[in-house]
Amino acid sequence: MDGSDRTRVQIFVREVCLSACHLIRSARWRKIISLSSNGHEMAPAVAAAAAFPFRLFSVEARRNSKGPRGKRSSARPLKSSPPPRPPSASSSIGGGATTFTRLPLRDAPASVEVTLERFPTANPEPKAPTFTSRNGERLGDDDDDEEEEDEVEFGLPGASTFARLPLRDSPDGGDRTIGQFDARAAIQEGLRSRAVSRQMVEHLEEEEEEEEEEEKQVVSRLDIFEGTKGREAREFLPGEDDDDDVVVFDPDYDGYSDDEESGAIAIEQSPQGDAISVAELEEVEYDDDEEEDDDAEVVMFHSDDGDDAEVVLFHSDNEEEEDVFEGNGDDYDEQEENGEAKEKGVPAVMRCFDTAKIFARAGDGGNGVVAFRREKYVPYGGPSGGDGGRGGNVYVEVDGEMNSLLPFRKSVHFRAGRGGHGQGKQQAGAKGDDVVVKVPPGTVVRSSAGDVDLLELMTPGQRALLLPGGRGGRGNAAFKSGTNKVPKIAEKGEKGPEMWLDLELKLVADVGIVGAPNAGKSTLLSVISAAKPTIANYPFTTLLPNLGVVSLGFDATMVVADLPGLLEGAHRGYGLGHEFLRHSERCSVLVHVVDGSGQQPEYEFEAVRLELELFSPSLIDKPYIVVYNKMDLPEASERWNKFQEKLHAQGIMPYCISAINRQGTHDVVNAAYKVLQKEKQRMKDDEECNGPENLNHVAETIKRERRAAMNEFEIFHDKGRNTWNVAGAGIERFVQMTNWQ
Ligand SMILES: Nc1nc2c(ncn2[C@@H]2O[C@H](COP(=O)(O)OP(=O)(O)OP(=O)(O)O)[C@@H](O)[C@H]2O)c(=O)[nH]1
Ligand SMILES: [Mg+2]
Repeated sequence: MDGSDRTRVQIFVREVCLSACHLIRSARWRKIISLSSNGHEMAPAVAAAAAFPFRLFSVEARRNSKGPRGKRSSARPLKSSPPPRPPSASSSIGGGATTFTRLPLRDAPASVEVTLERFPTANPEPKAPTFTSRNGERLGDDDDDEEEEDEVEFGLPGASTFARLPLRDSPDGGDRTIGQFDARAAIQEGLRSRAVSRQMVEHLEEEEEEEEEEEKQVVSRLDIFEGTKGREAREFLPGEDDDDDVVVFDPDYDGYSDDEESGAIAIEQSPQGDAISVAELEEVEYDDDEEEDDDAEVVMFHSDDGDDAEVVLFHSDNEEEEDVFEGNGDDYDEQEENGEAKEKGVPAVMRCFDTAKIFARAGDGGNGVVAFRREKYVPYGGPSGGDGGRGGNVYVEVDGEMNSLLPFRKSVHFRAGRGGHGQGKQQAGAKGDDVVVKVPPGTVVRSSAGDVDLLELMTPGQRALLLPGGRGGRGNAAFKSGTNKVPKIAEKGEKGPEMWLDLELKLVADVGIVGAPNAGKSTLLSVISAAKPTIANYPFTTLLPNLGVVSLGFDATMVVADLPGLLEGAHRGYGLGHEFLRHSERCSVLVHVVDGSGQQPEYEFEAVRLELELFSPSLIDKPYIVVYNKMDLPEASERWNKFQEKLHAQGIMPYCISAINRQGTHDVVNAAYKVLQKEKQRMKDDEECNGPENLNHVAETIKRERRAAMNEFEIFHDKGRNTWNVAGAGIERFVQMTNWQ
């Protein structure tokens, strides 16, 4: 292989993302060559990205107005290469962060500048560029390819590099290859390089197979360099010394050389003349599961003038990373809307998918049409335009098999189909397809806009019509009248209503055990049911509610939930309380566990009651029993009398138990069960009085609004713009459905 071609790398613009991913994933430049040449689809494969201490932190895409390739960047000397992004922009990304770039394919730019940068090191100032071979000779003058291939060290910590990538469909067409790290990389042009690249690919494909076998390697340093056999990475095992391989950069060297090594030099230098690519690695994982990692976030920026487009994909490895791009970003990350942002930083164990945000939209009605009957021997056949079909409805249905709102992380938008348009011969359009949003039992549906509770769906099979589809527009046949026998008007379909909805899953348990942290709630649940919650002598052992089934007899069972401990201020989000207080709303009966060994058990009890009340006044109205725990401890039994007296004064009969010894727990279970039965009976009576719950009330409200009379409107004057506004549901609907053309 000709040494002069060793610097040429094929990167198709469309595959920049993929290349970047592999660049970082594999820690071997050469992989880029092979993958992009193979024309793989772009994939945000970012596995093991953090292991590699280089990052591709931005792609700036600019339309190339210059056109022909004659003056393209690849022929430019290094010094005239575009300047790197200011360090300030990149330094905000913490170590371990990896950024990827995805180019917008539709408005693909004509050229792309890729910035590669090393992770911030202890010495962020770029060092004086140095670049020589290990023998002290300038690399460009060195004729011994074989030697260098093994020994040349590319760069210094803190250096950065650039690459200019031409557009695949750029006017200059032909050569899609580009020097990867600098303009000069592509000094040698033409078919020869492509042939070389192809060879490299073949060569590397072989090597890749070998590589797959090694799962994980620990190296202390990774040097990446070019050689006649393609790009190579040399790993230095911990302790391995390579001092004799120091390469010093000669700043006077201009890079224009017919020498075989010129390409290699170009690669090794950034526009500032910095050398690159000594990678300090703690641990490099070679993970070939490229499709697996989807954790990257995509942020897109499009400037108004359309000349600059910047699209950046973040690897979300590092929580501290910040936006480092400028741009007029209109797009935003939808996941953030879906509560994702909230969960950042929450330990995985606490991520229970019990809230979600979704968008629902009923289908628009189909348009009515203007048509006239035309038939032989039937002159003046009359209007025959059919009505549009009704838009699809949005239903919410309880699916007993679901137990979390996890599916709504992936699917956020629920749009019913639009009604078909009417047709001639008085044919009405088809109805739009309905959409059914399936939710687990215990889901509360709320409108995001007004934070209004819309629905509470408890039992499997319940189905509520949430958003009714828009009415189909009437065709001209419907407008026929004695005075207008040839109506040439038809209505447009009515727009389907839409709204953002907050879904919240509340635990469905009969009895909820509440109390301060470490009171012994989990212990109580563990002794009265078969549940095995974690019990430990520190606060907030329980992070997620635990459920247990307590059976008192053949068909007498109740579901008991052990909730995370409540702190003062829980209603404002202190401790874990806020996250889980809502679960206690779903319980019919509460069991307050009070830690008898605490300093002031009665104060503790009051504090928990107060938190419940502050969170939701409905909680305080629930029937409850009070359980004084840890009676086996002397300090608890000492305080019991005082506690009991205080509660008696309030008309409360507390129970004392020693959960750990199973003393008194049976009484507690019986008492809770009795209270529960009473409560259930009361709820049943309520339901009988009020009749079954009407679940379609949301849709009915919307329909009622739609029926608003046309003449119910308000007129007000906007002084600023000197306009008169007419506002009213009926008239707005009329305007929307009228075909003004
Ligand atoms: N001596 C004694 N210790 C008990 C009793 N009940 C619970 N404990 C101890 O109290 C500590 C806390 O118990 P947990 O059941 O984890 O308390 P919790 O209320 O669930 O605590 P969080 O989940 O952190 O809110 C554990 O070390 C238990 O062994 C009891 O009746 N007597
Ligand atoms: Mg617990």
